[in-house]
Amino acid sequence: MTVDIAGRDRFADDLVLGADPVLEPWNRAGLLSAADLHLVDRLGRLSGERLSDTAKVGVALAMRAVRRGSTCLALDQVTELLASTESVAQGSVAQESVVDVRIPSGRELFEALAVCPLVTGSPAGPLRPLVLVDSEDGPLLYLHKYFRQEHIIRSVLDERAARVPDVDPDAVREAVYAAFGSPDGDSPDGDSPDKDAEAGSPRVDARQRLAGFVAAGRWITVLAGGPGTGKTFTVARILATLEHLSEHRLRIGLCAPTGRAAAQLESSVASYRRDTTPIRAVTVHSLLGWRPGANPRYNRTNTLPHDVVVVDETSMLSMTAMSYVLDAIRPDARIIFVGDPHQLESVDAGAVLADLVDRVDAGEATTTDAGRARVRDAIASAGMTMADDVGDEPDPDVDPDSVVDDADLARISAGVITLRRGHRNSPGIATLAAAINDGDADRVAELVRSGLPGVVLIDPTGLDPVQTAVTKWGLDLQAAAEAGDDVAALAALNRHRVLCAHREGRWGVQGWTDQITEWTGTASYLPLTASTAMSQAGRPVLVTVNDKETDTSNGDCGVVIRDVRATVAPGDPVPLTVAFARGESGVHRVHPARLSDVVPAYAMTIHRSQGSQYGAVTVVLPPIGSELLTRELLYTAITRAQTEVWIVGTLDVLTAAVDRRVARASGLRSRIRALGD
Ligand SMILES: Nc1ncnc2c1ncn2[C@@H]1O[C@H](COP(=O)(O)OP(=O)(O)OP(=O)(O)O)[C@@H](O)[C@H]1O
Repeated sequence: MTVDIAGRDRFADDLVLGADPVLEPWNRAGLLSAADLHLVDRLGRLSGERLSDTAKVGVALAMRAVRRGSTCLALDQVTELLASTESVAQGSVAQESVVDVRIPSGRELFEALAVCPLVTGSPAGPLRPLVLVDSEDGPLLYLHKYFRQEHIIRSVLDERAARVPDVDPDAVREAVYAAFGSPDGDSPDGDSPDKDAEAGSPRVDARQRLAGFVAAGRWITVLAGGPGTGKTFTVARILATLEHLSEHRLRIGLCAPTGRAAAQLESSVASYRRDTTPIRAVTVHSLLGWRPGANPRYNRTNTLPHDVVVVDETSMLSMTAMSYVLDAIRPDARIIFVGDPHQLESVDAGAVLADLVDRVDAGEATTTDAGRARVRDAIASAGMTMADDVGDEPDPDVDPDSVVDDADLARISAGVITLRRGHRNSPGIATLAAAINDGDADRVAELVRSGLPGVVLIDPTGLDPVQTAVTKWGLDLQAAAEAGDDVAALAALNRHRVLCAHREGRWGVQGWTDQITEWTGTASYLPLTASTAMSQAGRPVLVTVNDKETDTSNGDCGVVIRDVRATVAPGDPVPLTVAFARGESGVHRVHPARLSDVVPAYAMTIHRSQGSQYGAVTVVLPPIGSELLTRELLYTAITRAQTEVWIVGTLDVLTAAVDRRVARASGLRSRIRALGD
């Protein structure tokens, strides 16, 4: 493979001086980092044995795979993996600006690694830091730590799927109907449907009710769905169902990977619950007693006390966190994983939510005939219909969302239930999101060209419409903030957001932040930074750490406003405060001096925006060739918008994003077999 290194800094931090001659060209080509080379060197020394050249490449590539989010290296896919992520030189390029690296075939890698002392152990000691296994995707090479974590996940999932909670089906039906209402229209807790409608409470979808049956009948449930499909609304009712079934007061643990997601989960569950007893939600780290650099306090031998644990935003969970969660929950406690498997995955290694769903589709999840029969009963009790029982002609009386086909039945039987009906995004955005998830680039292009309501593609050379919308947003924010109207300022804050793939550069967060301050005429001679943002009313800010003192979490967005309630001496300026939204209509104010870790938030990265939604969103796509340009990034970005999305990019960039999936290798999706055992 020939790699174009013309644009690469010859003095980049990542270049290793005196590198191993086998790996040196890989490092110079930017395919392997200093960390990858360092690991090979260290492991080689520890084993006390000589590693073959091909084994060295394999070990370094395994490290690289983990750095890029995979949990293992798929040996048969190395060439595709490297070609899809790096700038491979095309056509004629000046000789000195290219590096040639020879990529060993999957077979060569396998043969070299199968006899590598780091895999087999060596006379110098039992050290076996790498594991080589066979799978349906070909041989996989793991760093031992990730192999162990995947093993924990696989064994806990299989063990929990092999047995079911001892619950009486009639009691379950009664509990589900009490929490979700029955299909014939009785509302929860026996209220009449009219009374429920009057109270403004949404009518439950049959699929949401089915989730109640599934969660009551299994130890692990995965509740999947796009934004606004009612996942949290359903979780609150699942908890009510389980409370109804339980003879004692349930100990419920609510958690999410980030502080902000946990705070949002707590407030949404509280607003949906009829029981007024609050349930606290905490971060996954805090639930597990897991401090940086140490093992979690709760684990297999010291399990969590909870009877039910709900993990929200599971797509953001790393494999390490997932293995710790599964290890720490009592075998007789229920676990409910909630999230959107199509969203961007964790910043660390693993894409566990997507894997949990994919392993069912790959026939890897354990289901039994009895389990399927029970699910068929639940489907009928929830008011849904099997596809076999519906004729070929569409029946206007049958809601298509309440029809279960064989693939859906397999997933539900394995405890994976997907809510499909969006209750928040505009239909245009939902249609586009579905086409993106299907990977149908032609349809995406056709939808965007046809002027889908709420979706506008803006060429980066003609930003006028975006400028108008964004400027209005910035000025509305400023007016409300100057007037000291916190409620209006917070409402304005969520009306728009600019989301970028990259942090730096003209088309990144920094470039757009500068652009917006210029458009709104609020740019000063100082660039907009954390500290200058805090000294100007109307600036949106994003908190970047969890801080108990100020009761703010990493990811919280607030707005700097005039504190018109403060007492000031005549002639003195009205001081500033930062307002944060809390729950449906609450406001939390913090003095700017108490917030040390914040950044300006007119624009933010798409990664950061996960779990949030805004009225309108401007999505700035990265150029073709950017490693970040993927289907998951595009889906995550556009579904942050409730009513309007402006996509800044060309049709070519848009379709390139749809065509490229995040490639994360993992052994969770297919059965694996250890070699040599
Ligand atoms: N069956 C339903 N009919 C009508 N509205 C519903 C229904 N279920 C939920 N909703 C409403 O849809 C909105 C979104 O619900 P919810 O917050 O539970 O979604 P979610 O999937 O958890 O969203 P996200 O995770 O993206 O925040 C809420 O206003 C909720 O009241």
